[in-house]
Amino acid sequence: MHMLACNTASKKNLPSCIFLNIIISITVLCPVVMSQLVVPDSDADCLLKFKDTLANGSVFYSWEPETSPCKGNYANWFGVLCSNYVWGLQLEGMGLTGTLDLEPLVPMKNLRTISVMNNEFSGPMPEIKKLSSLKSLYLSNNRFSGEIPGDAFHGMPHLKKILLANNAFRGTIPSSLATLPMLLEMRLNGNQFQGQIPNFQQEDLKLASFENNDLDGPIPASLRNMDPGSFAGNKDLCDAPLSPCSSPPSPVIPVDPLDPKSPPNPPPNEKKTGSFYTIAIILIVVGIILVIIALVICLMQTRRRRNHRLSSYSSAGKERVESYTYHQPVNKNTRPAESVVNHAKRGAMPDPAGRLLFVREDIQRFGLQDLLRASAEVLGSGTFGASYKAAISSGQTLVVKRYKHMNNVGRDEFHEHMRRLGRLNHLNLLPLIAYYYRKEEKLLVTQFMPNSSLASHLHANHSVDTPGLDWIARLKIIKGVAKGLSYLYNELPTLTIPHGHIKSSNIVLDETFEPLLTDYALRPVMSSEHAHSFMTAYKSPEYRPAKGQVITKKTDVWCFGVLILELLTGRFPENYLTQGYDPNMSLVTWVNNMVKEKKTGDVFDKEMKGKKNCKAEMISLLKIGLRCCEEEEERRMEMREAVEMIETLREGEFDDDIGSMDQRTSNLYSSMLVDDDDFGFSMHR
Ligand SMILES: Nc1ncnc2c1ncn2[C@@H]1O[C@H](COP(=O)(O)OP(=O)(O)OP(=O)(O)O)[C@@H](O)[C@H]1O
Repeated sequence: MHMLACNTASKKNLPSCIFLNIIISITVLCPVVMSQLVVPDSDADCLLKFKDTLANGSVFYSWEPETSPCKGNYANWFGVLCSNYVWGLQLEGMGLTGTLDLEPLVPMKNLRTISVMNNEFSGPMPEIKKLSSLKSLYLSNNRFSGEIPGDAFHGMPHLKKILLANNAFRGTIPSSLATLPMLLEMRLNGNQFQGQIPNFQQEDLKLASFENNDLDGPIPASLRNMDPGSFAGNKDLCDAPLSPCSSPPSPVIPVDPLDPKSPPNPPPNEKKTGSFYTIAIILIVVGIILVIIALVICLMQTRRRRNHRLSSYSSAGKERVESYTYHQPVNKNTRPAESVVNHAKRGAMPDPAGRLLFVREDIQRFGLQDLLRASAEVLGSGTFGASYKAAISSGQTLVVKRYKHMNNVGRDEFHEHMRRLGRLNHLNLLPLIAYYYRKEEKLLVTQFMPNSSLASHLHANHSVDTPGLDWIARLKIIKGVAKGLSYLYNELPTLTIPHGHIKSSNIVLDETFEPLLTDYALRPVMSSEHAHSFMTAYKSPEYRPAKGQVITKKTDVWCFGVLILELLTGRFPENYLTQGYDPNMSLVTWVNNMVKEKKTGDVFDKEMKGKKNCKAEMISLLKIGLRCCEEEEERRMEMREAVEMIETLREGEFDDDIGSMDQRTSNLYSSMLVDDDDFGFSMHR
């Protein structure tokens, strides 16, 4: 119509006519074109849609449309993992219920990890294969149920870790798992998977757990080097690493990941007639256990009623002190010489009306009042705040640490993180017992460890009564620390830095000199500025401005390496004190220089007794320490590798021949820094 208008226009008006036509065309066509263009959803849009699908998504109150999920590398929304963009979701232990629908997250092409462990999700396994960039998926400890389609993991080239443990999945193990090209770790334990294990083809598969399912048939050859415990508690699994199958095994059927309808493995075997007696025995045992449980519950209720009466008499109904099962009344006439409060600035006195929140069941309860009244001794004043030893009237000796800079997250998220820490359970982690929350300060309560810290043993003056740690004790300590770290790395895989504050004063020793890690996994709740200034992780080479000030899982490895060197040399690492990494002050530089100058023997702590016949193991540990302290992260060891190598160190007496050690371990120790020759002992003593 407009062109027609132009056709009739004079030649003089032609340019303005063309211009007019362009404008008109844009006006007419734009809405049509725009309506067909699909603008991709932003991370925030996707997450908000995802929140809407959750039955109790309202708990994510920080997820607000007018804010953004990330502030640079830090999360602005709770549970979001950021690196300028959202790369992960860590929604663990939040009491989330209902079904899990991951469809809204499909447009998030940078999403690498999703963890919803320790929730109450139910219903079928969420559809995940459209999330093709995913590297790890953690669904353990929920109530997911039903069969997983054979092709559930098809087309996921990057998936490395998949944790489905302790749900109620049944049917056969999905065949597409067996063909994931990058799979490193898979946990299927604690479900009701049936039938045969498919033929896993991944050569790099490091950890696979199948225990406590209903699996049967021969274990595929590709899994025969796995720990036998990984297959325990199944109906009828056989062949290596378990005992051989009695009858010739039916062949493991090859997998067809593209066929969702026909799972590759045959249905489970029919129940054997001979199992009648087994069932009868199980029923009797279950009956006995039920009777015992009922008796214990009765006993506990009686004691609770009695103690409740006692506690209400003692509190005189004035102060709100939590009533505790085993609370013993405090003698109010005895005024303790010093108390936790007296030691602290009075203005910062905890609100006695507040409550101590316990995160463990297996601990005798006490109240904040008990702590406030207890005679207390200052253990030290660290970078986070002061620690007090408090002996309460029930006989328990506790450590209360005051933290003033723990405001990285809001109240709910803080509580959730504390509960997560409370669930950790390992011989080499000092368990968090309880905590107290106030916006301005937090108290964390742990048990007192009688043998003080590794730092005090390495650096305090020694006497005849308290000689320096000998080699065997140091080896035991570093092995325990390694185990504790390995556990933290397994249990908190989504934390950027699972420990974050590894140093010798954060390793305390029990009566048998078993080490226990303290101050772990606090980075998520620690105020960023304070963390940057004071946590050891932030003093590593990669946190130099020139290196981009990044923190990664390998940063913990660096700190662990420094700890190993500190333990072997007895020298205090200046980096614990100075802010940022200063190579000139660094213990790492000193050790490296000594090794280069072929003075390796002079590196080891002169106060360390029991070195005789242990040189080979000491040198091996020194090498591990140096490889954990490689400046370049790419060359630095993985935590898992360091832990595995430390486990191979022997505690007994050995052959003193360094050459034989080098042969034995040459495949393990391929340090780029030093030749084995450089480790020739030059101790002249
Ligand atoms: N549960 C515990 N049992 C025995 N000693 C402890 C316990 N917790 C802490 N300590 C010791 O108390 C002292 C003070 O500890 P605190 O954690 O306050 O400071 P730090 O470890 O020196 O520094 P930071 O605050 O940076 O962690 C340290 O020597 C520490 O080893």
